[in-house]
Amino acid sequence: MTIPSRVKLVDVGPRDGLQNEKSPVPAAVKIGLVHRLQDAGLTNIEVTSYVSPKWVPQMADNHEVMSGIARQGGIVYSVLTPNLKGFEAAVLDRPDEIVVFGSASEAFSQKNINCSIAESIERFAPVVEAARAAGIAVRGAMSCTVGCPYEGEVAPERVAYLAGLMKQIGVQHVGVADTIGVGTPRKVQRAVEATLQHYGIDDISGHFHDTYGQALANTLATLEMGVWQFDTSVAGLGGCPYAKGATGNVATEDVVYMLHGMGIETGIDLDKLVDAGAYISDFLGRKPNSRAATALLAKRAG
Ligand SMILES: CC(C)(COP(=O)([O-])OP(=O)([O-])OC[C@H]1O[C@@H](n2cnc3c(N)ncnc32)[C@H](O)[C@@H]1OP(=O)([O-])[O-])[C@@H](O)C(=O)NCCC(=O)NCCSC(=O)C[C@@](C)(O)CC(=O)[O-]
Repeated sequence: MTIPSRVKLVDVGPRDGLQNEKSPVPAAVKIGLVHRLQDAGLTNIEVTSYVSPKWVPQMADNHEVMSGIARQGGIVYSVLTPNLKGFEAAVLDRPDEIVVFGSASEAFSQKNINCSIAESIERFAPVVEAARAAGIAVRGAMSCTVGCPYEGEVAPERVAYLAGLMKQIGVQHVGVADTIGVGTPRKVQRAVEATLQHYGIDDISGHFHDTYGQALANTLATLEMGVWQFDTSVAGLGGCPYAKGATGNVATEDVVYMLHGMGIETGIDLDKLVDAGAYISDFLGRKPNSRAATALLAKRAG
C-alpha cells in the first residue's frame, strides 16, 4: 500500500474538544475558534452536537454557534445528531454533514446514548434517510473500536458487526474511534481491517485519542494502510464525558507537523493552526496539549 500524498483532517476541537469542559465556554469563543481553524486552512470542522443539554450541557448553545459562524465556501461544517429530534434541530442550522455515533461495545452505547447498539441503529436509520434526502452527507462514528471503559478489550468482530449495521442503513463513511486512547498500532490496524469488510479505504477515517500517548503512532500505522482521513483536535483538546479519564484527540498540530515532515499535503498553515490552539488554550487557562505547538511557541518566544 502506498502512503497517501494528501491527507484530510477534520478538526473536532470545537465539539469533541470542548464538550467535556466543566465551565461554560461562551458561544463567541467557540465561534472564534472555528474562524481561526478555517483561516488556518481546515476544510472540515466538527462544530457542535445536537444532543440533550442535560447530558452534555457544554453543547447546549449549538444553534448560537452554528448560526454565528461566518461560513467560507468549500468548508464542511459537521454536527453530531443522535436521533431525529437532534437532526430536526440541526437541519435548521444547515450543516454540511451530520454524524451519527454508535459504539462497538454494548456498555458504552448504554452509557453514552442510553440504548443498545441495535436500538441505536433503529434511531439512526430515519436520521440517515432524512439527511440523505436533504442532500446532507452522513458520517458514522464508531466508538470503542479497540477498548471500552466498561468492558475492556473490544474484539475486531464487534467492529465489523457495527460497520455492517452502519452500512445497511446507508451511512456513507465511518470513523474508527479509539475513544479512550488505549489502542496501539497493530490493534488499530485490526479495527480498520475489520471495517474494511464493509467500507472501502476512502470511506474510513481514524479518530484516535491520546490517553496513553499512542495516537500519533496509531495515525501513522493506519496511514500506512492507506487511510487518508483523520479526526484531530486543535491543541489536543478534549475527552468524552462518558469515558472517564480519557484525554483529547491527537493534536492537529502534531499530526500536521508529522505529515508535512513526510512530504504529505494537508492544505493547513501550521503557524496559523498554532495561533488557533493558543487562542483556545489561553481562554481555558492552560497550555496547548501538543508537542509541536509547545515547541513552535517556544521558538517564537525566542
Ligand atoms: C442520545 C440521548 C439524547 C438519548 O437520551 P434519552 O434520555 O434516552 O432520550 P429520550 O428520547 O428519552 O429523551 C429524554 C429527554 O432528552 C431530550 N432529547 C432527546 N434527544 C434530544 C436531542 N437530540 N437534543 C436535545 N434534547 C433531546 C428529550 O426531549 C427529553 O427531554 P425532557 O422531556 O426530559 O425534557 C442522550 O443520551 C444524549 O444526549 N447523550 C449525549 C451523548 C453525547 O453527546 N456523547 C458525547 C459525544 S460521542 C463522543 O464523544 C464519541 C466520538 C463521536 O467522539 C467518537 C469517539 O471518540 O468514540
